[in-house]
Amino acid sequence: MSLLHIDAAHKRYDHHTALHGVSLQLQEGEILCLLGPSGSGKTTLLRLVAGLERLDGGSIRLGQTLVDAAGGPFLPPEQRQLGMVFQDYALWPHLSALDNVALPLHRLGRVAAHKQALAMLDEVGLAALADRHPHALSGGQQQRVALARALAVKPRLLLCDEPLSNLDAGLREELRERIGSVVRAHGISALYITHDHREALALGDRVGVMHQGRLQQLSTPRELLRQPVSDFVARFTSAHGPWPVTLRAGRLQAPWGAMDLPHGTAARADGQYQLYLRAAALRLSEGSGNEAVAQARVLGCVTVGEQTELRLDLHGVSLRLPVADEHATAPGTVTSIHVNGAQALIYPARSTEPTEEHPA
Ligand SMILES: Nc1ncnc2c1ncn2[C@@H]1O[C@H](COP(=O)(O)OP(=O)(O)OP(=O)(O)O)[C@@H](O)[C@H]1O
Repeated sequence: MSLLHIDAAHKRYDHHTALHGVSLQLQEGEILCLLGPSGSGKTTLLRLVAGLERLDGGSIRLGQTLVDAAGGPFLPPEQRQLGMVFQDYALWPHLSALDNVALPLHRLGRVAAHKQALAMLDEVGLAALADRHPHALSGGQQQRVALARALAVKPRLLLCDEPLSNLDAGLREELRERIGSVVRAHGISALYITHDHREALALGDRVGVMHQGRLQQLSTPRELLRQPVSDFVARFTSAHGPWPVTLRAGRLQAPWGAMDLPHGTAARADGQYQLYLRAAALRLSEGSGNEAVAQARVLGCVTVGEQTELRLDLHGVSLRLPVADEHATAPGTVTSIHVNGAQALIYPARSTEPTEEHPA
């Protein structure tokens, strides 16, 4: 059943349109991540769901309740049964972690509120630090308190606005897993905003990609990786490219040679296209195979954590390719790369006009 139903949400600020008719539904128990670059309208959409902004067009329903419709009813934020977690934690500095979590539970009475708050802090792994004040907690610990506070009221829907972006990489991954497991354990639905596609793909049951106030794609992480609907979505989810290619009689002519069109590609007219490839479609050539072989120049070799990566120039596109340690190669070397054409992502050739995303 759909818990959140956004229909043609439209929002203007002065002369700027932040949302151009965004529609989506979020199911009970689903974690839906909204991904997009800065300014794409993610926070605006979340604030509309929260009731912190009003729609200029369209409608928002929570369950059966119409909570906002342009010129129609409006349910204030405190009546929407939502939990919220923001980037900046927003804890009360003069209260302990326990009191921060217990505050929204005050109707239960002090003893019961503290009992429930402590249980929630335990779930996020912070019961031992319940008496600490925010200034004596790390960023990650403060965010766990904020998560406990948001979940303590048993919201119908949890709204998260870039909750991990102030934390360093290792902690982000740990806390992202914690958020996922606690939210799923409670069967709570969540709308989770991020500009980090890895975070969205790892956490979301579905991921929506926003661009310039529009929802470009809403699909499972797997579909998003396999079939990005546009070159923007491909690029924003880290596909490499673009390479100019020509399609003629069902064969693609790439800078390194001819390739078959991937199976299942919709029929396309002969002409110019742009090609993108995920890292998984590329591997160092070991001398055999049916795939196209391209020559790449090694620009450098870096170690990222435990992984060795070659920085390559592949026909004008620089990219990083994870390799086994023994394939670490000196800059300037030319190396052969197998290109798995079955995973090629193809889009109409771009115009050369500058765009907002690619200024001249
Ligand atoms: N209160 C406001 N007044 C005027 N313009 C606004 C206001 N809030 C947002 N905007 C504009 O609306 C557009 C969408 O902003 P929004 O904050 O929703 O984007 P976002 O995708 O969440 O970006 P970020 O990741 O940087 O937070 C932007 O162009 C922004 O400048």
